[in-house]
Order: sequence, then C-alpha cells, then structure tokens
Amino acid sequence: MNGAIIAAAPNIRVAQLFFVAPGYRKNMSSKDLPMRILEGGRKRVAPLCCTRPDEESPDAALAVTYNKYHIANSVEVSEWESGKSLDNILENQGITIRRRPLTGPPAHAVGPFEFRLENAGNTPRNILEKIIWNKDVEVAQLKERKPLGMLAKEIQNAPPVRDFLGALKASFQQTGMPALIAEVKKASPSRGVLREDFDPVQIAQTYQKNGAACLSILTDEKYFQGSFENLEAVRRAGVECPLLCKEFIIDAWQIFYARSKGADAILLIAAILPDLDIKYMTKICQKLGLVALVEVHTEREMVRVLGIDGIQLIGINNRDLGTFEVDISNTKKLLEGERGQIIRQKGITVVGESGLFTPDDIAFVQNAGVHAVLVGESLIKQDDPGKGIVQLFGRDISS
Ligand SMILES: O=P(O)(O)OC[C@@H](O)[C@@H](O)c1c[nH]c2ccccc12
Repeated sequence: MNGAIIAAAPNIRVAQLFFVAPGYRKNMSSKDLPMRILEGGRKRVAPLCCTRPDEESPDAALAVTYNKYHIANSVEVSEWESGKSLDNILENQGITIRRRPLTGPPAHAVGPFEFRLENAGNTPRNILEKIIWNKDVEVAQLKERKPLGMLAKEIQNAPPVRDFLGALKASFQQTGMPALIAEVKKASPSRGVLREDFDPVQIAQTYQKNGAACLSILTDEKYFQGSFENLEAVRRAGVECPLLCKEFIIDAWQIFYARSKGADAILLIAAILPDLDIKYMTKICQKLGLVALVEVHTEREMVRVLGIDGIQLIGINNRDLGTFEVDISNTKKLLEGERGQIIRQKGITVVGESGLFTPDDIAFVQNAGVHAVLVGESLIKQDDPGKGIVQLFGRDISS
C-alpha cells in the first residue's frame, strides 16, 4: 500500500474501530490516526489537517489546512484525540444517527454460501441512517477513484463561484418576499418519483425565468435519482442562478467534489454532523469560496449551530428526515424567543425548507422570520414548474 502512518499524539487510549470502511485497515486503533495516504509510495510528514478548537484563542481555532494528498476528517481527528468512538461523540451532541453499521455490513460470503447475519448493529433504524451508511461506502469508492490531488487540479478549471447568499439577500430585498431556492428533484424516498419527464436543464431554466434566486440540485442517485451530471449540466448550460449541491455530506472530500462540478453552495445537515465537522467543513467552504447551508430540524440542533462561529446561512427543515413527517410550524417554533434574537443579532439568513405548497404557507414562514424558502415537490409536480412559482407565491416574482 502506498501509505505512511504519521506519529500519534502521546497518551492515546486505544479504541477499536468497529466498522472498516474501504481504505481503512482492519482493527486499526485510534493510535494510528491521523493517517495520511500518500501517492507514489513516498513517506512524507504532512501537517495535521484539523486541530481541535482552542477555547482560549478563537482565532487559532480549527486551523484547517489541506494538502493535495489527503484531508483528515475532523471526526477521525476527534476519535483519535479523545479515544472515543464516532458514535460516542455523536451521542453526546444528541445525534441519534449512527454513521456506520456497528457490526459491519450484514452480508457475509463464505465460499458459495452467503450468510446474512442481520442484527441490531447492522440494521439501519431509519431512512436517514440507511442513506448515510450507503453514502459512506459510496464516498469511500469515489475517493479511491479520484484522490484529493486529482480533484484539486480539477477545481482549478471549475467555473467561478457565484454569490449564493448575495443572490438570496438581493431577491428578498427586491421582491419583499422570501427568496426562492427552487429544487431540481426527480424523486424522493418519501414521495417516490415526482416527475417522469425530467429534464434538469430545462427545469432549471424555467425556474430561473420565473424568478428563482437560486437553485438546489439533488445529486444523490440511490434515493433521490439525482446526479452530479445534473449539477454539471445545469452549470454548463449557462444558468445564472447560483447552485446548491444537495447532497448528504459526511466527508470533506465531497465538498471539493461539489466545487469541481460547479456548485456555489453545499448542504451540511446538523442531524448527521457533529459540531466539529460543521466547523471544519465551514472553514473548507470559506477556503473554496462556497457558502454552507446548515440544516437543522430540532431546537437542540438550532442551539448547537447558533453556537458555531461563522455560520451565515441556516435552513430549517420542516421534514423530519428520519420519519418523513412534515410540519411547517417547525420553522416558527425554531425561530421563537432567544434563538430568533441571536439569529437577528448575528445577521444570519434563514431558509424555510420543505412542505411549502400555497401562498399561505409562504406567508406563514415569512411571518415566522425566514428570508428564503427551499421548495421542491410543489413546483416540480406541476406541468409547468414555472407557473408553479406564480401559484406558490400568489404573484409573479420574476420582475
Ligand atoms: O420537496 P419539498 O417538500 O418542497 O422539500 C424540498 C427540500 O426542502 C427537501 O428536498 C430537503 C430538505 N433537506 C433535505 C436534505 C436532503 C434531501 C432533501 C432535502
């Protein structure tokens, strides 16, 4: 293997990693982290890519560096530092999603036989967990095919980043209504196929023409029938609305990948990412010129995210990604009281997400305090998704 293990910090407790993702060695201990995979068999000491935030010197907090060989994800670093497993870290922040199956994948092939050893540790408890476990394997494979060094080169040739946040603010000011992030989404696990004749470029152009400030392009293939080709195609077709890459990001590598495909913004979901990941990934976004839309669904997630410096854009999802239940009063609940005050003080832009179908819904979330809305189903299902925008807002927002 072309690899080198860099010295571990002193006083490390040894913890076993239960799940071995592709690229990891079996029974790797926390002592071995951080690990740098190097190209060409050369051994080289790389700087630590992420350091723990230092409470006393916020400026030095989370010094993110990356080289063209490897990025250590902050969760790996925190596992390494604390000797705790990732799930332990997540649990402490109220995150119930387990990022990997504890007992490994359920299927075991022995010779011609396949034993399916299903147990509580390898059966996803809900759809979000299922998506994340699948994503973990998918990303590991993609990373092997395209290491960061290769991606970094591609980013140099990527089209320039557009100002996603600026476009939302300008539209909000101009129309006096929440800016629209219109979603290019073919299907979802909760609703099935939303539109059979799905032409992402044509839909994107219609959205733009009818007043969308920005677009959201689903890239998850397995559960949403989206793709990075769709993102690239919309960008290449000259659509001017800034683009959000709608993906389940669990690894910093995916942010670089999104940028290489022309994204202007990415999604970070607080239900699956611990604070340290959100901080670290936000820093990477800043370095790449992207904005992060940080999505929350519960009060606890909102409080966590408000405690993180540098967050400019928060999305409140009205849909519980674990159960699919939708309740638009969630946006109001999360913006009430002290949380709303902090948002106003910090000048954070808020997006109301999911389950918005009528002008009354738009008025409801606007009164609750949002500056933008993220809408998929109610537009994409219309014969003419452009007219869908007029119906949704109760007026033409394109001029
Ligand atoms: O189709 P709707 O109900 O208008 O929802 C759009 C968008 O909010 C939803 O697709 C979404 C919000 N957060 C997500 C995270 C991943 C996948 C999808 C989503």
